[in-house]
Amino acid sequence: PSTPETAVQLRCPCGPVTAFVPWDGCRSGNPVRFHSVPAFAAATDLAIDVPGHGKVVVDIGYGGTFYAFLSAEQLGLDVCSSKTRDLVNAASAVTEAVKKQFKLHHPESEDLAFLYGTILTDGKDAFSEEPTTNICVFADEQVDRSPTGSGVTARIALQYHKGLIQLNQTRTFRSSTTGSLFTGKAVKEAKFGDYNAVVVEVSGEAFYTGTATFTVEEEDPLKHGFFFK
Ligand SMILES: O=C(O)[C@H]1NCC[C@@H]1O
Repeated sequence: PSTPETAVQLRCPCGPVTAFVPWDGCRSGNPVRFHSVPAFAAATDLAIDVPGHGKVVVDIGYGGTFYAFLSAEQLGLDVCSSKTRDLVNAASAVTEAVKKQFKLHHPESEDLAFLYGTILTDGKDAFSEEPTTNICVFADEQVDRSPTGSGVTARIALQYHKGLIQLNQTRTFRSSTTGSLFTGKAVKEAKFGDYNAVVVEVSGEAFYTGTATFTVEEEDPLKHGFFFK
């Protein structure tokens, strides 16, 4: 490791992600930050018919994976005070509807061209020093405990695309589930396929929760891993 900060390269499903961890020679510190693959607005102001909820307007952003974004208010909910079950049900209905009504395209890999979830927001996309709150409902109705790294990345890309935030302007994002905070900022413009994209820096606190040791036994026939296609 190098001081005062060590770069850690992560191989993620979306591509390379670089995390930067403060390191004083003895201990790692906070905040940690990461740069993911270029993020972009895939669609804005898209009208979607959500069974049981009627017409809503969503944005679709990519921040290493695709999310639909809309204010919880459009679904008659409040991202801070509504029951989590209600937020999850409504977000999942949006995810299902968007999957049926909008075809996603990823510049490099059709395997990544799927909607991972829906992020309900407090609607506060215009720049402010105040945090904006969101809840991310992803995969099989899982709820993120954090403001969501890939979600904040995608949300900043959408805000940048809409002219609501400038390069290197920092916005704070709050998880409605735990209250935990991330900051995000677009640090540079980039191209991703045909998309005008941005590299986004997400920053937050990280803590060790465990260590793992991997062991390779000589007689293990799959010790080098395997590739299944
Ligand atoms: O923060 C993230 O990007 C991850 N957490 C939930 C959804 C993603 O997998």
